[in-house]
Amino acid sequence: MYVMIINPKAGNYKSQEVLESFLSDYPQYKNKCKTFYSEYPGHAEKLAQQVGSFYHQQIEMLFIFGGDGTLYEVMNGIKAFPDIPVSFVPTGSGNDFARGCKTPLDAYEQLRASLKYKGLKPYWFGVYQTDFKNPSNQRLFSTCLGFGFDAEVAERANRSFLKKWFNRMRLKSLIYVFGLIATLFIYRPKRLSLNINGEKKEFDDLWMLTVSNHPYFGGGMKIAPEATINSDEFTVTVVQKISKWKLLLLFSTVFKGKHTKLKEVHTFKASTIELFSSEQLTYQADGFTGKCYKCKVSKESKERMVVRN
Ligand SMILES: Nc1ncnc2c1ncn2[C@@H]1O[C@H](COP(=O)(O)OP(=O)(O)OP(=O)(O)O)[C@@H](O)[C@H]1O
Repeated sequence: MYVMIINPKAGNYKSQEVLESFLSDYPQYKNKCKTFYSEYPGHAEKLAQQVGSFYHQQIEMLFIFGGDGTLYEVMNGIKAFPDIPVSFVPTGSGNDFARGCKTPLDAYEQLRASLKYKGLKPYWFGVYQTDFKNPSNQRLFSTCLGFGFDAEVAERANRSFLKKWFNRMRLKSLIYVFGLIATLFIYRPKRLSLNINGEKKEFDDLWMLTVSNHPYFGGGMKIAPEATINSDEFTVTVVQKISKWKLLLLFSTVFKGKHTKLKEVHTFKASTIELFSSEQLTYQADGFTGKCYKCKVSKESKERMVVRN
């Protein structure tokens, strides 16, 4: 059985069109597919939890129609079911997971190729925990976990009253430009203590720190150009002691991954990271934002099978 969890509103309402056109071209799949539609933010996670509990032994492949936000919700919904194979059908606006996995950015093509060739390979999701006392508070992330500037940009963009308007005008990326400029004026650099693979390090005048599972974040920005999909190491990118104008330059070079040449940008590999801050810190996981004072990050111990190259 193929299960499809579909965000009908992702990427300007593309999901339904893709599914209908696929099933009309390949009607032999109609009876093998069970479809579930998310109705509000957070619903895809609940649907995935229910689907996992009822059907996990019968699922040949779980198709996730949406963007990175929908993927984040569904993966957290099936956290307890690592054996469910997953295909991400990129109908969102950013679709960084598809870029990182080098799968088609064309949703129809990804759906067709996944059903025809399967192409399942292991993928190691990241796990983060902001409340150390409560292990059930662990969450998965697929692409990137970011602290500081990028997280504040995402938070400002997500809660802006202009978001709906920009989305309606199909100008979603402009809301992030708005968030970036507003944050540039307001942001105060942070001081963080890190425990990296057991070794302590202090970072001051910190603008952002990202923990990457593959090169992309924020809709095609190559924040960690050297990151590879692997079982035990993240690529960590730190931006420190940088002027506001140079930070703008960074955001214009990051699409090609050239920002790592700037002296204010450092990268390193790490398998476990613990992060502490004396002031409340904004973070973003695959675009979802939250607040914390500390965070533990590691790779999920068991790999999951996903369609990727
Ligand atoms: N029926 C719905 N109505 C409104 N929002 C929804 C619905 N279903 C899911 N959502 C929310 O839509 C948001 C955006 O989805 P998603 O991130 O998948 O698409 P996107 O923003 O177009 O793509 P990307 O994240 O790749 O840029 C998610 O936060 C999700 O919670």
